[in-house]
Amino acid sequence: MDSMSLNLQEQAVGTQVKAEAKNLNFYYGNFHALKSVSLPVYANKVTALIGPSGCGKSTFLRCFNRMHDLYPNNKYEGQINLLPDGVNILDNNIDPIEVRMRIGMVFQKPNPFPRSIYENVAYGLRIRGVKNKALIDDKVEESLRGAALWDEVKDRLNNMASNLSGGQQQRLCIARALATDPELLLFDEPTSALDPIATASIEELMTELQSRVTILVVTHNMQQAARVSNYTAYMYLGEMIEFDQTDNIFTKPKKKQTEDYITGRFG
Ligand SMILES: Nc1ncnc2c1ncn2[C@@H]1O[C@H](COP(=O)(O)OP(=O)(O)OP(=O)(O)O)[C@@H](O)[C@H]1O
Repeated sequence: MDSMSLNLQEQAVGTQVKAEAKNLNFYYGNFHALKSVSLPVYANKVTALIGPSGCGKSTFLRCFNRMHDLYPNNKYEGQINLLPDGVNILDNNIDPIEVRMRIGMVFQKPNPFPRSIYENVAYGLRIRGVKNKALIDDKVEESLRGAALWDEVKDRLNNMASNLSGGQQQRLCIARALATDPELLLFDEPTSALDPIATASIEELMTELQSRVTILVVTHNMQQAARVSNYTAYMYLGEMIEFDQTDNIFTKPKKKQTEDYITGRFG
């Protein structure tokens, strides 16, 4: 057994795994973008994916909500198991829409729908067929509170979402994702379009959200990974090079490749 799998096993003791990628390969047509990637995602923790541009971070993240299904030449092999039920979300029998209710995604650029603040948050519930207005009202409030946005918008829920600032729009997208009670939240460089103050509020929110949801975040920013994550995975050329507790990755990485990257000697 290599040192990485041993390390993963040691850490798994006493820590619940929410999801696990097992020997995941992914192809864009003939291009082999992910090469036998395995990774545990620990429950109620933040796991950061880091690595140089083009190493496959976003490709990997997008496998978790079956976003690649939208293009016919894309192909997955291997498994992403959601625990504790152990369902492989890449299985052909699994409905990608249901996967997206259980695994929410927040993108680099805030992308609210051209609708009201209220309707943005209610969207997933309506797709699920929820009709009870009182129940939707409660869930909208709970989700906006969860995304630290309620106080700023409670008096203008019917205003268009596009009137909010960039940072508020990103928190609205987080509220929209929270409304269906996801088990896992995926963040793809969630602060790269935001100013430092809005960035700080999203980072703080990620830390707060840990108590209710598991988070997997792609970031270009190593300081951000060090600030917000409990675990960090370093990827390079479609492979998982090293995974460990964030402190270990940044202070005593086991692989020279990781060390070169985090110390800025890479490339
Ligand atoms: N739709 C696509 N079709 C073909 N190749 C793609 C497609 N999207 C990404 N790739 C390739 O897959 C590899 C991984 O890309 P990906 O966007 O996952 O990397 P990344 O680590 O997220 O990069 P960045 O940090 O620059 O966003 C790259 O070589 C990229 O060119």
